[in-house]
Amino acid sequence: MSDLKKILSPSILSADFKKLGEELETIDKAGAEYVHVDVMDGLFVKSISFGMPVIKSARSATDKVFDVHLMIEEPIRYIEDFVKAGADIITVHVEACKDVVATLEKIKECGVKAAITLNPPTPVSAIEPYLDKVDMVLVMSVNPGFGGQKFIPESLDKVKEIRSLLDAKGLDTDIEIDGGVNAGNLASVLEAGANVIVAGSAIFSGDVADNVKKFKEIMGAW
Ligand SMILES: O=C(CO)[C@H](O)[C@H](O)COP(=O)(O)O
Ligand SMILES: [Co+2]
Repeated sequence: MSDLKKILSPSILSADFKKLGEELETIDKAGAEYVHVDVMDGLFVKSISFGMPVIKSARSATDKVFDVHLMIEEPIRYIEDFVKAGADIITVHVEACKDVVATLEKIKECGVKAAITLNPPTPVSAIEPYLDKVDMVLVMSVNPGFGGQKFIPESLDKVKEIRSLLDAKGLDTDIEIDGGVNAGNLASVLEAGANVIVAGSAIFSGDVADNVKKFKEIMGAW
């Protein structure tokens, strides 16, 4: 298991938006290191979620790292806007970029971390050319577009494959996993080599602080 820092990134897609500020303070105080922000455009994925205004107002509630997951067509068009709104990491889908290198370079030019992600049907070979250009790789363990879906177990093989590719290249790049992660499958995700954990419905249901602490406890054992 890589000795990379284990990081929890709760996805606010499943938060109670009537009290988003409170929810952010809760996950902040309970020890989450990142806030995962799922931006959906209704084109690349069926759903439309939220954009810059929500990020701007959420930014005032916490200074945790904003881990922005762009599920949008041709994201290069909006990188500057999301950086201005408060993004610290911007993840783009390899399937959504006409020019992946130009998009990743644009993110880095704007002074924030760049990450690439791939959908469950997309092979690892699709992102291999970009591994040395990113600060993080996000492995989708659900088909993007909705929170609360079931974890796709084959994603673990993808995490292992990417981790060994990174090791072979001497890169200690973070691997983030996103979709259907819960306290029950978390250990298998960590064992496969993911070190940044996105969880939405498993965190923002029931007692949020307790859920964060439970995840942190399991992550602390790795
Ligand atoms: O990118 C996403 C969906 O496209 C979400 O980040 C992901 O689904 C997290 O929510 P959950 O933990 O409930 O699956
Ligand atoms: Co996401």
